[in-house]
Amino acid sequence: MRAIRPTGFLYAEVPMLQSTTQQQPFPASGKTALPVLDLSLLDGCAAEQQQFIQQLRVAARDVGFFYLTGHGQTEARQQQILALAKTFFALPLADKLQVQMVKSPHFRGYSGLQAELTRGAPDIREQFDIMAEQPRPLTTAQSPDWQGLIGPNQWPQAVPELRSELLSWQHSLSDITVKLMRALMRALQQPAEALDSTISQGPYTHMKLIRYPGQTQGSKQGVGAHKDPGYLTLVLQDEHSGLEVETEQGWVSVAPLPGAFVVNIGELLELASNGYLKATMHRVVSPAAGTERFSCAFFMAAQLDATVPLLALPSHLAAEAKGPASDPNNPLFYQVGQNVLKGRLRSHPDVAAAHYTQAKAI
Ligand SMILES: O=C(O)CCC(=O)C(=O)O
Ligand SMILES: [Fe+2]
Repeated sequence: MRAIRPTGFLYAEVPMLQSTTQQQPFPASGKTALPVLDLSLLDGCAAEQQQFIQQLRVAARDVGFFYLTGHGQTEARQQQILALAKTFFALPLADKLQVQMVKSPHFRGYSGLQAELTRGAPDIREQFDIMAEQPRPLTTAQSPDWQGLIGPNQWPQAVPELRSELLSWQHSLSDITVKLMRALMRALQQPAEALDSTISQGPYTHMKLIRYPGQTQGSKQGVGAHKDPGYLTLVLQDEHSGLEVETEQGWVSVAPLPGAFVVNIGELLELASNGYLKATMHRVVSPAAGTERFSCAFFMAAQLDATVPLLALPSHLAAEAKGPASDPNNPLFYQVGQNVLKGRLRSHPDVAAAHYTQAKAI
C-alpha cells in the first residue's frame, strides 16, 4: 500500500499568466498550481479510494481542470499517438484533402487552418476528427437531424495504421473517462452508476488530432476561449505549452506534465450537478513563431438519444453547488443529439452548407 498524503493534492507548479481579456502573449507573473490526481488510487484499498474521491471532488468543484496520472497508458504509447499526429499533418495537402471533413455529413476527417470557428472567430489549427466507427443508420424524413452525426470515419490511405491505432486509443480513453465519471458520481454521494443509463449503448466519443502552427503576424487564436460541451475531456499534449485555463487568478498555463493527461469537466456534467462540478473556460494560444504544438483531445458525452438526470445532491453538497440554476426542463438534458449537432454546425459552416441545408429546427 502506498503512503497516503494527508495534505491532499500533489500540485504541479505552472507559470501563472496575467489576467486579461485580450488574446495576446502574456508575461509570466508568479506561480500557481493545478492539482495532480493519481487514478491508480481508485484500484487501491478503501482509504486510497477515498483519498482519490475526495481530491477529485475538490478539483472538479474548484478548478474544473486537473492533471491525471496513474491512468494505465504508458508515456511511450502517448508519444506514439503524438507521432502519428505529426505523420498525418506532415502529409502532402492532397492526402489530407482526401479525407477533408466537408466530404463527411458525420463531421469526420481533416479540417485545415481557420476551417473551424469558436464563437465566430477562426481557430488557427489543423485537425483530424474521428468519432465512434459506425455504419450510417437508415433514416426517413421523420428522423431527427442529429442522426446525421452517426456514421463511418474517413481514413487516409497514406497512413494505413491510423485507423486501428486511433480506434484502439479511443477505446482506452473512453474507459478512463467512464471510470472517472463513476468516481465523480461517488464524490457527489450518488451511486457510481447514476449516469450509466446515459451511456448504456456506449458514450458519445469524439477525438481530434490537432496541430497548432507557430504565430505569424495575424491572430494568435489556436482555439478561442470556450467550455467543452460534454461530460469529460482528456487532452494529451506534447512538450509545448499553449493550453490556458481561466481561474480566479487569471489565465493559467496548463504546462505539459510528461505522462499525464489534462482532464476537464464539460457543461453537461456542470448542468447535471447543478453547477457543483465546474466547466471551466479554456483556450489555446498559438505557439511561438517557428514552433508547432501537437495535441490529441478526447471528448466523452452522453449518447445522443439520452435523457440526462438532474442529480439530487445531499444538502451539504447542494449548499456548495454554484448553479447554473439547473432546470430539469432545460433542453440540454433531453436534446443531447440536437445540441451536439447545433455545436458542430456552428463550428463547421462548410459541412453545414454541404450537408445540412434541409435540417429541421436547428
Ligand atoms: O489542444 C488543446 O490543448 C486543447 C484543445 C481544446 O480545448 C478543444 O479542442 O476543445
Ligand atoms: Fe476544449
